[in-house]
Amino acid sequence: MLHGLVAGKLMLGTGLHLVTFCNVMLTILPKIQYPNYTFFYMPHFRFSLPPDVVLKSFEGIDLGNMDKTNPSGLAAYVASQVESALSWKIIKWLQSITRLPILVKGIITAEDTRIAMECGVSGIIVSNHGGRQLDYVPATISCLEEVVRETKGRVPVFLDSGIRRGTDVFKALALGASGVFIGRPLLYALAVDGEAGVSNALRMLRDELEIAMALNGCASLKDITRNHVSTESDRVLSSRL
Ligand SMILES: Cc1cc2nc3c(=O)[nH]c(=O)nc-3n(C[C@H](O)[C@H](O)[C@H](O)COP(=O)(O)O)c2cc1C
Repeated sequence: MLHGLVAGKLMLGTGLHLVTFCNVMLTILPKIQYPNYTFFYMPHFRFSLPPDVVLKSFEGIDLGNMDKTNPSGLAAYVASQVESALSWKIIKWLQSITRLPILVKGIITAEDTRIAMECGVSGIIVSNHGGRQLDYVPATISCLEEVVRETKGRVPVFLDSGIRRGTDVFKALALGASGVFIGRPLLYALAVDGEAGVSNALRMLRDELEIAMALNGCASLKDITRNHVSTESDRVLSSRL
């Protein structure tokens, strides 16, 4: 899955989604630094699509026993790919086979944050997988602070799902994210204009973030603080005073 990660620097790269369990995705993200960009990439796995995969459709993709006569066949197929028997133990196993940093994706509560840190993860991605897995999951921006608070700064916390503008990036950074990932906007940009479309989308996000920073009096990312945003819980708390 192509990800753009925006934090101080614009970041673009691919993360390898290893396995999904309990709505949590394990992602390994090696990274290399360039002057203005940080790319996350997968040199060891050399991931590429099989040549016969036709991106415009599912033609060429082996969907196993998917019932093509059932309009919900794809949803059923995807559900069947989620391994419900997996548990947190898989992190220990992964750590035994790689020295690459392991991040868990799909964390939205303090409780799961605590368990993830006990398992020794290198970072956390607050995500609801773009709201595509389970209806009624909360917006990740509303879960971010709980997770950040629980980490006590010991591991970086990233956020994805619903980042659409530079102001969304600004809000996430203000609430303690080390960076954000971007999914569909970059896929759409890729579909519209290929590499140039993705560059353009990232440039727009960067410009919007810089404008939001300027209008908030922030000369650098370090100047973005919790005081720059007001949340629903702030309003509830202040109404009780
Ligand atoms: C076509 C597509 C396939 C995806 N597949 C997975 C997946 O297999 N596992 C997962 O954890 N997230 C998956 N995601 C979610 C993304 O990794 C990411 O969390 C999400 O797209 C971020 O939200 P956004 O699209 O609103 O930026 C998928 C997203 C899309 C659009």
